[in-house]
Amino acid sequence: MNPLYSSAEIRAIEQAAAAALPDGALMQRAGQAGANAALDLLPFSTANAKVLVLAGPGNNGGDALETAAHLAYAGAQVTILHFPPQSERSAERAAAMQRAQTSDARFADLDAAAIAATEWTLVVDGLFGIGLQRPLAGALRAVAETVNGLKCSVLSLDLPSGLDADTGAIVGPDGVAIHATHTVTFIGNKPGLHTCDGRDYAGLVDVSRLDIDAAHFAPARLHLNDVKFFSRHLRARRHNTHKGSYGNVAVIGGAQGMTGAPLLASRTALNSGAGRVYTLFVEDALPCDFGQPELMCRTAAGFDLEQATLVAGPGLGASPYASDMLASAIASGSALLADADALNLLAANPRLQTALAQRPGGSVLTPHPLEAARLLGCSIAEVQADRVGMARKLAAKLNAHVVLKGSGTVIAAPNGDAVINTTGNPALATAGTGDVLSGLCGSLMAQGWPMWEAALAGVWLHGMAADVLVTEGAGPIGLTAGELIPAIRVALNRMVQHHGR
Ligand SMILES: NC(=O)C1=CN([C@@H]2O[C@H](COP(=O)(O)OP(=O)(O)OC[C@H]3O[C@@H](n4cnc5c(N)ncnc54)[C@H](O)[C@@H]3O)[C@@H](O)[C@H]2O)[C@@H](O)CC1
Ligand SMILES: [K+]
Repeated sequence: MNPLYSSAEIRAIEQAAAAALPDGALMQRAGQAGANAALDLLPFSTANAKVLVLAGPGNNGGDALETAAHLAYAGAQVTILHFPPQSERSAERAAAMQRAQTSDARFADLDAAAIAATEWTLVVDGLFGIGLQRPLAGALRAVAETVNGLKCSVLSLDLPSGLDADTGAIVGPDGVAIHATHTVTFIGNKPGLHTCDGRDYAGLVDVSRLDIDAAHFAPARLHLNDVKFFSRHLRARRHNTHKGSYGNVAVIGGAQGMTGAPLLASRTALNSGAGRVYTLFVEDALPCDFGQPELMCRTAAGFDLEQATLVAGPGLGASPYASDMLASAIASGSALLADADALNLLAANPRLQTALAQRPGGSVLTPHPLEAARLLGCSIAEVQADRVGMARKLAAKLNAHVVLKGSGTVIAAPNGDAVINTTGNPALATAGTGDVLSGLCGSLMAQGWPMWEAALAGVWLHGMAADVLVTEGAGPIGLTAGELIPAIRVALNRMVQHHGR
């Protein structure tokens, strides 16, 4: 189910597979897969296609040379810009070079201006794959920047050159990466294509396993999110039920000037199926949410925290009373999700962290990178440089299911299992969308979903709602968090219709 492999795991699979195959078989298969992916992007009359193939100094360059030879045999006008290895390379790369040299592909020493002056149909990027060790510099950087200015399709082999396969960060400092429209990745899918800068740079990702025997693939601890991971909790509703059957949610927040945040979370919880929703205010309570009068607005003081799933944090503020409320929520026996200001209060108070980590049932945390950085005592840049690793670290540290938000949201469990989400788009980069996510996950938990599945389904639905709204033209520019709520309701009901029992 959508496994993702680190580059170390890919190399181990490759070594085991290569041992049982003739020399160069995997590079030849990669070249064939690269050519097939390229042909899909070329017009039917291949002879009119001008293809620029960038071949780097390592085995990724070998894949590119194989691809170039296939495309030339298929009749395309192929130009190869070759960056020769600094030292002796593998026999398979030498064989790929020979095949390219004996094909009709033309080797040319093009500079940036010459590349920009030609109208290419397609660029094939085989500069670097999983062996990239430092930022692109000099002529390589100039080529990447020029290619990024072209209008044509760009197919990256294995991964966009310049990107870290494990983290999705552009290798820096001050690095550049090829901005691909398509990526065909070899042996197994890679986390770096799906989080951090990966989603922007990889384009459409296709996986070619190079016909490697399934026995060589060890079980993965990291996957792409998939409805299959949580679909068994999508249950059709029974007639003979009532509001008590679908759980209570209490959102704890609403300091002065921040009443919108708990209302967004509460409205989402209600519209995604929770039976009763309480909005608890740490300062003066609103008499009612006139836009959603079904919500029960109360002051937090005196509320019995044992009677609801708790969503603590939206607009909670940083007062000592807010901190006391969070401590009570942590001490309660109720399921707990902590977001926003609750995460900042936690970051500032090691005792609260210890209490959270000792909760018998654990908890769910939904930090954005800055909140995660505060909790981990590091910088945002350090979080973004290894989103999966940092989400896992935080999950282990606080014994919590961590939802690290951002492009390619990472969901990590305390045991190290992790998932990267595939839905969502930049429309979500606006105020209040985090409150909507926390209310949604809390609502699913109140309806009996385990925390892990509630987090997976929550981020999936939240992103899907944004994707649908953008398709309809309501974003990405100017979408508001509140608009997500009815779209989430539709997406959830559709999923229950398709998958529910
Ligand atoms: N090992 C495998 O699993 C397989 C690898 N294949 C391809 O081979 C790739 C990995 O090959 P390599 O390990 O040779 O790695 P790469 O081809 O990614 O590049 C490594 C080479 O580039 C140099 N280098 C790294 N960063 C540089 C920079 N910024 N500027 C200049 N030179 C730099 C290194 O010194 C080394 O010579 C994969 O991504 C894939 O495309 C495929 O042929 C199929 C099998
Ligand atoms: K590449």
